[in-house]
Amino acid sequence: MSYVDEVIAKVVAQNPAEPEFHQAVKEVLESLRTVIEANEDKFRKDALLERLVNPERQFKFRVPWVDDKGQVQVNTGYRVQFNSAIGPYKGGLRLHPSVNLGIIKFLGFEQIFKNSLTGLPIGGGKGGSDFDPKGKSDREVMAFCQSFMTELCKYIGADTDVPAGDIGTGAREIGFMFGQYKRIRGLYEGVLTGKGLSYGGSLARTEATGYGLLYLTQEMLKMNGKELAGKTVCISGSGNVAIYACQKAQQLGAKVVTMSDSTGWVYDAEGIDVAAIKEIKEVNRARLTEYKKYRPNSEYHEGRGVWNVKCDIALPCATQNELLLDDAKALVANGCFAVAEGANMPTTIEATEYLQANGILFAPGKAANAGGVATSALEMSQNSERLSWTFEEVDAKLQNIMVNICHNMADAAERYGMAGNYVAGANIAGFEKVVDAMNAQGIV
Ligand SMILES: NC(=O)C1=CN([C@@H]2O[C@H](COP(=O)(O)OP(=O)(O)OC[C@H]3O[C@@H](n4cnc5c(N)ncnc54)[C@H](O)[C@@H]3O)[C@@H](O)[C@H]2O)C=CC1
Ligand SMILES: O=C(O)CCC(=O)C(=O)O
Repeated sequence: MSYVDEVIAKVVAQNPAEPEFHQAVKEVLESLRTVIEANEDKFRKDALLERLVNPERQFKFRVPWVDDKGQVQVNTGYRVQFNSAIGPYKGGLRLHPSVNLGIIKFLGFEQIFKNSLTGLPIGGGKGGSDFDPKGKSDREVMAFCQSFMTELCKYIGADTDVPAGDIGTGAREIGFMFGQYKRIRGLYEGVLTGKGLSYGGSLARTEATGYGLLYLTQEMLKMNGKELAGKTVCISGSGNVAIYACQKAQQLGAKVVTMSDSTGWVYDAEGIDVAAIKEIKEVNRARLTEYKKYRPNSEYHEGRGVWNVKCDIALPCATQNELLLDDAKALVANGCFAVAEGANMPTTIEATEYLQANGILFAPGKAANAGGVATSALEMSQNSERLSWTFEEVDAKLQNIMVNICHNMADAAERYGMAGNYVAGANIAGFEKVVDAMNAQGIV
C-alpha cells in the first residue's frame, strides 16, 4: 500500500466518527500524492505524515454558565493546537451547536496549510464550542464567554496560541473573552485577534476575509484572461465573510444576486443591498426574511437553492459541505466559470472534482479565504510594536498577500505538472514550507 493510502486508512481507523476530519485529510493527502511519492522513503522513515495528521495537543473542557432563568447550562469547549512548525498556533473559535472534536480537527488541519500560504509566521490551530449564541441575551453570551475563557486562558498567549473569530464568534464575543483573559492572567497582550479598535484591533480585520476572497478571485480571473467587472455573482451565507465579499464584489463592478442563512435565501435581480444585509445581520441579528422589507422586489425562499441561480461566479461563504455534486452540476449547466471558497471546505470532494473536470476555475478555501488569518497576523504585528496602521496600509498589505497566494498556488501546480489545479497547488505550496520547518526542527 502506498504511504498516502496507509496514512489515510490510519486516520479513518484511529479517529472514528470524525467524517469532516477524514474528508480534509483525504483532500489534502490525495492532492499531495505526487510530491509525497517523490520523497516516499524519507517521509515514511520520519513518519512525517503521521506527525502532520496528529495534533501536537488538544484540549476538551467543560463550560458551565447560568442562563437568564437561573438555570445552569453546560457546554463543551475545544482547542486543538495542531502544528507550530512555522509559528504560534493561530485559528478561530467556532460557536455553533454542530461543533464537535472532528469539526475542530478538520478546521485546525486546514489552518496549517492556509497559514503557511500567507507567508507569515503562524502555525495552525482551531477551537470552539457547541454553544449557540443565536437567541441568547448579551448577558448569557458574556456568561458563556467568561466561563469558556476561564479554562482556555491556561493554554493560550500572545506568543503561544492566538485564537480569533469564526462562525458565531464576532466582535462581541471576542470582547468578552479578551476582558476575561486580561482579568485572570493580568496581561494586556495580543492574545486574540479580531479585537475592537479601541483595545488593540486592526483596521480592516473585519473586512479582510471577504475582501481578500475578492482580491484572490480577481487575480485568478486575470491570470486566465477574464475579468470580474460586469459579472453576476452568487454568494451563500450572510455573516462576516459573505457581507464583505458582497461589498468588495460590488466595489469591483460585479453584481451579487443571492445571499443565504441557515433557514433560507434571497434573490435580488437588481443586486443585493449590502447595507440592508448589514443592518439585518450585524445590528438586529435577525433572519433574511426581513430583507423583503428593504427590497420589496426581491424574492425570499426557504431552504437551500442559491446554486441553482444562473451566475458567472459562485462564492460559497457559509459553512462546510454546502455545495454538493448536484449544485456543481447546476452551476456548470448554467454557465458558471469560477468558484472561489470563502468558507472552509464548503465544496464536497465529488463536487470539487466535477467542477475541475468541467473546466471551472476553482480556488480552494485555504487560499481564497486566507485574507482573514493573514490580517490577524498583521494585527499581531501591530500589537507587538504597539502601533496601529491605517486602513489603507493594512488593505494594501492584504491585497499583496492575496495576489502572492494566487501566483504561488498556480506556480506550485505547474511545477508538478498539474497546471490550473489550484487545489493541488495550494496544498503543495502550503505543505512545502511546513515540511521544511518540521525537518529543520528534528523529530518533534
Ligand atoms: N470570519 C473569518 O475571518 C473567517 C471565516 N472563515 C469561514 O467562513 C465561513 C463563514 O464564517 P463567518 O462569516 O465568519 O461566520 P458568521 O457566523 O459571521 O456567518 C456564518 C454564516 O453562515 C450561515 N450558516 C451557518 N451554518 C449554516 C448552514 N448550516 N446552512 C446555511 N447557512 C449557514 C449563517 O447563517 C451565517 O450567514 C466559515 O466556514 C468559516 O470557517 C474562513 C476564514 C476566515
Ligand atoms: O483570524 C484568525 O486567526 C483565524 C481565521 C480563521 O479561523 C480561518 O481562517 O478559518
